[in-house]
Amino acid sequence: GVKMERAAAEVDGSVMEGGGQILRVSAALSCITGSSIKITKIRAGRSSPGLRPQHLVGLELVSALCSGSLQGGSVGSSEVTLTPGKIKSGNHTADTQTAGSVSLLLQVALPCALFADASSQLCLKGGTNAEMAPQIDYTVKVLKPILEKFGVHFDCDIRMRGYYPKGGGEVVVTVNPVKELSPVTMTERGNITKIYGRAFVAGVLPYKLAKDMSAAAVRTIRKEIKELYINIQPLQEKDKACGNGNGIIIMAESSTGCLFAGSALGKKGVYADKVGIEAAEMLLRNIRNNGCVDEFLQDQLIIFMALAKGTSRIRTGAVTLHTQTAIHIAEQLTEAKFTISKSEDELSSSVTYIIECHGSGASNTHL
Ligand SMILES: Nc1ncnc2c1ncn2[C@@H]1O[C@H](COP(=O)(O)OP(=O)(O)OP(=O)(O)O)[C@@H](O)[C@H]1O
Repeated sequence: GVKMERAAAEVDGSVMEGGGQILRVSAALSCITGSSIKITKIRAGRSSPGLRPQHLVGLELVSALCSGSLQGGSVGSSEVTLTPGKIKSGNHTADTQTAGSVSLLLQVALPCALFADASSQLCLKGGTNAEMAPQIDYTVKVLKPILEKFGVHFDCDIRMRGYYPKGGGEVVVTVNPVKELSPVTMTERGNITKIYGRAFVAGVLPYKLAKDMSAAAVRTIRKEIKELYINIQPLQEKDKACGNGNGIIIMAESSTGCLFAGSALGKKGVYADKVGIEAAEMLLRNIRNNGCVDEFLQDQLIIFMALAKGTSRIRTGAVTLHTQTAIHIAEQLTEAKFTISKSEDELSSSVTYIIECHGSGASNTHL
């Protein structure tokens, strides 16, 4: 007989932020909920609309992870349909072929692999420290410890670093499945107790750049935070790096276990000092806003809040458009309900927000 397919839920890829993140959140949720989705007007908000190679590779990875089928998946495409099947554990490989970010491949694949019947090894190739994406060090040092609060456990082996424009990086991520995710509360900022980081050069670039980025970042942070020892290690990447690159990431820890970061990458014609200052200012801005997460972690946690069983609460600074977009998609594709409330603290005259989520309580039927 003819199998009647339920009509795919339609996701408008042009809403709000209108970028690649809509694809990742909706594809991962389709995979986990087992419901087909059709994404239209892909990246209509961007100057080069449609699927870029790295987005396509991410969608293909998810489709492979869930034994699904992907229709309309070609570079430039403005519409795709994903029909998911059973989530498969084991080995999966994805290669952006460029400096397209491995962290963003993980962003779409990780939630899916959590709902497999056994552990997964994801071999992800591309840029490890790329623009407009989390540096892999962010994923390991900031995202990973916070995700552990949700019950998410993964291991990331950085085999090779890769930078713009060549890419060539490789990470192998081992993901353990979960029965369900726990809700998380992060509402107490506490005091900043530790600031540390790394400033790197790779390839033909001189070590002095690493030292200059580090020194400029330390000077910038010192102006505002005087009482802490700041250790930003200058590093020369040797064998485990492909091509030329330089950059910096600085992390801050609070007494209550919050983590924040500021980061930047070198570009042709930009002084190392400026790269260091940019990262330091990003970190300071995120510390000053008195939230429990930085401006990037905010949007990256939304899908986990939406899947968790129970109520999560996270204090943030200004809610980003990326976060609002992820919430919009999560509410469309799951039973999760989010509310954002403003909280004014008269003493510090700072305004923060609490993002509260009654999660959908996704349960792994394979465990
Ligand atoms: N400096 C940074 N540190 C940590 N995370 C970052 C940083 N910059 C960007 N991100 C994260 O990377 C993701 C970028 O998503 P976004 O949709 O903007 O990019 P994209 O997939 O490259 O698509 P598009 O090309 O359409 O913008 C977000 O989750 C954001 O939080």
